[in-house]
Amino acid sequence: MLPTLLLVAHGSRDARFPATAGRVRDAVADALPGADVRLSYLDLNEPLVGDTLDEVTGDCVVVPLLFAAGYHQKVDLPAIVAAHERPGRAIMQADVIGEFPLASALADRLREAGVNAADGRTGIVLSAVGSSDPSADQHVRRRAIELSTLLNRPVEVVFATKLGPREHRLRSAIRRLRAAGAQRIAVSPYFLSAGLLTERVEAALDDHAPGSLVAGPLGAHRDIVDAVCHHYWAAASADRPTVQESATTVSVNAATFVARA
Ligand SMILES: C[C@@]1(CC(=O)O)c2cc3[nH]c(cc4nc(cc5[nH]c(cc(n2)[C@H]1CCC(=O)O)[C@@](C)(CC(=O)O)[C@@H]5CCC(=O)O)C(CC(=O)O)=C4CCC(=O)O)c(CCC(=O)O)c3CC(=O)O
Ligand SMILES: [Co+2]
Repeated sequence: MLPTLLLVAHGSRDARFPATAGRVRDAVADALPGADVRLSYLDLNEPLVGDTLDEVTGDCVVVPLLFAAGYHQKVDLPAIVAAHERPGRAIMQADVIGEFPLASALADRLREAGVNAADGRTGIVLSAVGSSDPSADQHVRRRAIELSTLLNRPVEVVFATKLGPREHRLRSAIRRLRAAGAQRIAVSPYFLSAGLLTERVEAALDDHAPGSLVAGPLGAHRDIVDAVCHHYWAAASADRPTVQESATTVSVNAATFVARA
């Protein structure tokens, strides 16, 4: 028996968030026939992670639909997982999906919004949530460097929870891009879904750089699905060696997955 795959998304008061997370779940379930794929939330939507862990009886791999290992991945989720450990079953918390290469998925979303590779006149702002954990913000800055390398143009980072007074961080990002020759600004949201925080960045952009392009969030991009599958197999195959039969199944499938990827 394959372990249950429990996706954990952040949650939002914005209805687009659970709708998007649901599409990700469906795409993952299509990619993993034979696995029980479920979706839960840390907050603000239902079911909550803890309630789903109460329902799941067998082994379970928890895959966080988060990009950076910040507070939620390091503190919040491990505490919930620990509170649900029972003798005879394993709950494995996988890496965040941001540990998988996602710069080209961001570039795809920009292309869909009308930014083409040859157009060097568009300056890119990578927007992300922002964390109290400096290593999470550092992760976002590394992603921006990858995107900048891929698109061969400068990429500035802004954090939605840290725009500053009168959004001065967004304004200085725009100023730097213009100084480097940008005639138009495009935002690349390093977000799973549209939500209150993407909205906040867009509202600020309307004030400070009207007419800018905004790419779609990553949502059910193929690379997000691949990231989930990859982390699921990695966590499942690091499982206890006592589950001999399922370990074999898992490694066969992992090989298949690698061959396909
Ligand atoms: C709007 C709001 C909720 C509301 O008030 O309704 C909201 C919404 C969302 N957060 C999301 C994700 C994350 N949020 C954090 C962290 C924090 N989030 C916080 C607040 C708020 N977050 C409210 C705004 C209050 C304000 O103005 O500041 C902080 C300040 C305090 C707190 O959470 O209490 C704390 C920062 C400091 C700290 O780290 O402590 C991390 C980072 C981490 O885990 O470390 C991630 C994972 C990022 C990743 O994936 O890496 C997503 C999903 C985004 C997506 O689509 O991907 C949404 C959905 C949406 O935007 O609607
Ligand atoms: Co938050």
